[in-house]
Amino acid sequence: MHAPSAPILCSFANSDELVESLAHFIIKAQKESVQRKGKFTVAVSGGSLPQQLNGLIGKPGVKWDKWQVFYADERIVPLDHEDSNHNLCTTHLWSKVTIPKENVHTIDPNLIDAASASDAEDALEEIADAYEKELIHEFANKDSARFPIFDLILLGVGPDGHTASLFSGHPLLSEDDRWVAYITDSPKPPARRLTLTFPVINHAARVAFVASGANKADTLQTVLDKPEEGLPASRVRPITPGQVYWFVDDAAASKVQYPRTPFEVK
Ligand SMILES: O=C(O)[C@H](O)[C@@H](O)[C@H](O)[C@H](O)COP(=O)(O)O
Repeated sequence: MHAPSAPILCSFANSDELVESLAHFIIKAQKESVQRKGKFTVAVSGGSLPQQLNGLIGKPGVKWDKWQVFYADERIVPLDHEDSNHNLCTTHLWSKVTIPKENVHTIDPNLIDAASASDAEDALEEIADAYEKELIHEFANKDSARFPIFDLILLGVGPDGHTASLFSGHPLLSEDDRWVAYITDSPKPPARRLTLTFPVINHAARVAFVASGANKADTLQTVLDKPEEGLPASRVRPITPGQVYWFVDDAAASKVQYPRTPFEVK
C-alpha cells in the first residue's frame, strides 16, 4: 500500500469561479476516464453540492451517457422525499441534463418501503447489502482491487467536520471491510442513513471536496491545518496515485494557512 498524498487546495474569489473551475476539473477527469475505459464512475453527496455542480449543465464536453453515478451517502427515505439526496440531485442536476436514468444508481426503493415500515435494523442491513451489490456489479472483475476505485468522489463537509455520513467519534470511522454501511444514529437528522466507507473513499482516483462561505472557515482551518485532530474530513487521504482536492471559495479558506495551489485549466 502506498502513502497518501497531500491535499491540493484550490481557492476561488467567488462562487461563480468555483463552480466554473469545478466543472472544468470534472470534465477533464471524465475525459481521462472515458478515454481509458469508456466510462466515468462518480459518487456524489448532498448538501449544497448538487447546486455547485451546475457549471456542468449545458457544457458540450460532458458525456452524460458515460457517467455511472452512485451516492456517497443517502438518507433512508423514499427517493422523492425532501430529505433524499437523490431527490436533491434530481432537482438540481439530473432533471436538467441528459443522463440516462439507469446510470444513476439509487438505493432500492422497494427496500426503503420495507425499512420505513419498521425500526428493525435488518431492513437497513438489507439496503446496505443491496447497494454494495450494485457497486460490486459496476466495479467487480475490472481489476482485483479489494475496494472499488471511483474515478471521482464529490463530497461536502459539515460544520462538525463530517463528510458523507461519517461523523466524529462514530464506530464507523474504523470500518475497514465493508464498502457500504448504514447508521441509525446520525447526529444530524435524519438519523437513518447509508454511507460509503473510508476504505472506498480512500481508494478513489480523485476525491473533491466542495465548500463555500465564511461559515466553513473554522472547519476548514481545523481540517486542513490540524489534521492530527482527526476530523472525518481530514481522514480523507486517498492512497497514491489517488488525490484529494479542495475546491473552496476565499471566504471558506480565510483562516486556512495550508498552501493554495493555483487552478489551471488545461
Ligand atoms: O449530512 C448531512 O445531512 C448534510 O447533507 C451534509 O453532509 C452536508 O453535505 C454538509 O453539511 C455540507 O453542507 P453544505 O454542502 O451545505 O456546505
